[in-house]
Amino acid sequence: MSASSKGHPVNSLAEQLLLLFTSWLIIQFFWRKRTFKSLYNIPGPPSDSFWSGNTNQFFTRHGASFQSHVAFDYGPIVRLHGLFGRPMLYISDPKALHNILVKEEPIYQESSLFIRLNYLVFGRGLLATLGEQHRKQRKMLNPVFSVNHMRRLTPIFYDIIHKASGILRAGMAAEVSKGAQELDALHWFGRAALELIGQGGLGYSFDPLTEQVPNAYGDAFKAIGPAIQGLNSHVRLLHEFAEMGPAWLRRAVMKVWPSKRMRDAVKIVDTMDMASKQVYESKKLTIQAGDEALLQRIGQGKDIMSVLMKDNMKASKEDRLPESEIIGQMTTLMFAATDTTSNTLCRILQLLATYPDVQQELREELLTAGAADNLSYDELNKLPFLDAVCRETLRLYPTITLSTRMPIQDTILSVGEPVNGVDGRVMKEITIPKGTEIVIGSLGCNANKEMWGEDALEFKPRRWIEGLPAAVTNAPIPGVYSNLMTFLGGKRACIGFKFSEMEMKVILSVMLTTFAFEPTDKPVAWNVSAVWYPTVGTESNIPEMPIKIRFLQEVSV
Ligand code: HEM
Repeated sequence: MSASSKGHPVNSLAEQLLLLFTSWLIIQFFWRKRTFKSLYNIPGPPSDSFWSGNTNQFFTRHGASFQSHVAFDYGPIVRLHGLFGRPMLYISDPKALHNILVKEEPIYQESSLFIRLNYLVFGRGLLATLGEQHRKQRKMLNPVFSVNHMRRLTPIFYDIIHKASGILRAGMAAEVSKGAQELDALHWFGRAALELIGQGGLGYSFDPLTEQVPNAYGDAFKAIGPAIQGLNSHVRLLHEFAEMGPAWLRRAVMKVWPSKRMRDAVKIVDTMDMASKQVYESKKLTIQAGDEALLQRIGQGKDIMSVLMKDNMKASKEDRLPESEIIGQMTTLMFAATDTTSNTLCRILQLLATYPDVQQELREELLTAGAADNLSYDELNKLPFLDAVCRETLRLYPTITLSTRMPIQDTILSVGEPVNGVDGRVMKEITIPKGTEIVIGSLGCNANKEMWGEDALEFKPRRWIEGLPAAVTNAPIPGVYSNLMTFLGGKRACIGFKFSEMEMKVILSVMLTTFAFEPTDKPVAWNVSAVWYPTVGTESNIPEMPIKIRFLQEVSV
């Protein structure tokens, strides 16, 4: 039996643990108050809970409206409460974002949780490396994402999209008398996006797009996002041990981890890894057999990985990437390319169905340009309204809103628009303590009224044709893609944004010259996740996006 400082008996282990935990919390509370003192003067929403702060409002699946509230109601620098009241920042000020992602990028790094989790799931690809190793990988990969390479990939994209639209046409022809028919756009775009990155990225076919054929590799990529979602607390605990002991021991621990969800995730990761290795080995043999052999393969050796592997073989010793990192890139690319683009396409289709005048204007532009006969990459890129519809959707609905950075040292961040402190002080710079989690405010930067005008929150593709406000064009927005933060900016910006843009444009050009789209009565809800996804209603766990579709001949063009 032990005694507390006041002399009352503390008679059980549970009570002792509680005492210890309470003391730890009190120490943490005062330590945080002192360490993060500089951040408490920044305005932001009140904490929702002592334990979880605002995290259960912001990072939750149902966080869409809270994220908008944070993005638009407190100014461009917002203080949030993290776990146990630890302050976090949401930053959408363009100058501050430029400092974080470009000018002072070495200070503001991806969190170790992000890097370790990505390493465990995808291997040592771009999403799991930092500093020099990341720079070396980007240098090797940049050329295969160039415009020239995209031009070479465009015909492969058309083949795939025509196949997908062909099955839709055949399916609908059987029931054409019923008029507009409902289909799950996410299912179709998901299949198409996987096949596009499969053939264009890996030179590998997942899906013949004729009938539903099971493919464990493809299924693993579709399953990994939802599998990781919901493992947040396990992942935070595991990441503490991610580099402890030999790899075989960590693997053995994961296999007996007391959570079925976690064990399922491990199986999915194993499937992705094994299949990536197989694709890699077979590609290596083909490359060694010479160009003639490559020509016989899917994608005729034009796919990203074939080109990368050939370049890597020719590269100098310092620049060459080890095999494990090439395999890591394959898994990373497959993941990064699939849901991002298909979910954005669903958003575009939903908007086109909601705004029939925009849909019609886009269709007219496509038909006039001859899109029914496969426009080239350059021809597609010259269509102003197609471009405007894509940009406007990406502006209002960035599909990734949980990207964070963390300073590795105490630092001072200068901001464009001074921050009005809670105590009335005006701040032109903010002292940010080491380890402060910073959410990159893509939505806030893409759509705040001070920069974009009073109609900032309206879907108006024409704004891109009529000219953006000077407040936008003069702002130092660091986005890699046209004044937008959707693909981020700086050294870790999305490497695949041109691939994604082309994919969207090819799909829209084929779909809109064949079909017309209308909304359904079903309530489509958009859920926050690593990549936002649609469901029917807010409670369903099934990602889907019902939409009504009819043959174009039935509607007047
Ligand atoms: C609408 C579609 C897409 C959006 C909105 C998007 C957005 C993003 C964002 C925001 C990041 C930065 C993540 C972070 O650091 O927290 C990123 C990184 C990345 N994206 Fe995309 N992406 C899209 C499509 C694609 C496609 C099609 C590919 C590949 C073909 C791709 C490959 C990658 C890769 C490899 C990275 C990691 C880059 C690095 O760390 O150097 N993405 N993407």
